[in-house]
Amino acid sequence: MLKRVLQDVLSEEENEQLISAFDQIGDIIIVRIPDSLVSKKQIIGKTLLEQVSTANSIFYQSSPVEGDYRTRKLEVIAGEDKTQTEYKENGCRFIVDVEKAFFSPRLSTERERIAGLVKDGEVMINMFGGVGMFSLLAAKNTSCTVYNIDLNPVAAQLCKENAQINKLKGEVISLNGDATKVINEQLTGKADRILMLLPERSDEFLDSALNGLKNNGVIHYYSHMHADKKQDAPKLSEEHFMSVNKTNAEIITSRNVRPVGPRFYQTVVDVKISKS
Ligand SMILES: C[S@@+](CC[C@H](N)C(=O)[O-])C[C@H]1O[C@@H](n2cnc3c(N)ncnc32)[C@H](O)[C@@H]1O
Repeated sequence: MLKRVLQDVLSEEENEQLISAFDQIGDIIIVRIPDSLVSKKQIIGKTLLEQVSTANSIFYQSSPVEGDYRTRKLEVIAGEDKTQTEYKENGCRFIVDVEKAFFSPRLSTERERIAGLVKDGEVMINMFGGVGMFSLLAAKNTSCTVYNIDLNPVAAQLCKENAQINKLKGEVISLNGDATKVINEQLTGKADRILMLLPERSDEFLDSALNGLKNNGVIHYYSHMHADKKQDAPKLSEEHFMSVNKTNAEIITSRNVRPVGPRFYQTVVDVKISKS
């Protein structure tokens, strides 16, 4: 849709280069612009602002998602220079700050899948929970308890606020700190289910996840996998999990979550761990 808006100011070839380069989050649009088109960023911004009635701010993403907090640098190219907005998904409202805390609208299918798996009475630890997207959606209609841990104080504060502004059947408890430390100090052996959505570093945190898990609990183990064929990535991620796992693990399922580069996929393996 946003591509069509730009057809009067960019050539067809230039417009092609912007494929999947847009995200609209509330009233903010973020555009990733290839080097060849950076000189046109102002006109791209101005056109998007004029043509998209629901947008108040247009940002150019000037860095990849990076650092411990998985955030990105943004430069305003049109409209208001504010990075906080409200985003709605599946009946929940989220205050997000698109520059100061990780947020991706592209994980909504995975969020819905996880919310559908959580059962009444469950305890879930969301080790890298960000502003609470997965946690709140899981607790929206299920009377579970979710510990949403994040190292980034801005993400933890927004999660706390998000838990307050939504009517939830369950409970979301926001904890600011390193996941390993928080689990060791407060949550050892507490969880029926653990989410590990820091795909670049899952191997490093697997022991901490196991420490937080009850016997027969489930881990959702996210990875980034290279694969020539998309359909091979889930199987490769299962093999990868089994190569780092030292426990009695039963793989329940695996799937592609989203593409993250050419022949590069974010995957998830759901695995049940027996501690006996
Ligand atoms: C890829 S983001 C996922 C956020 C969230 N699950 C979501 O989908 O919106 C990873 C998050 O892990 C947090 N993080 C990084 N290192 C961490 C650590 N050692 N302990 C806890 N959180 C950490 C980052 O601040 C970031 O918010």
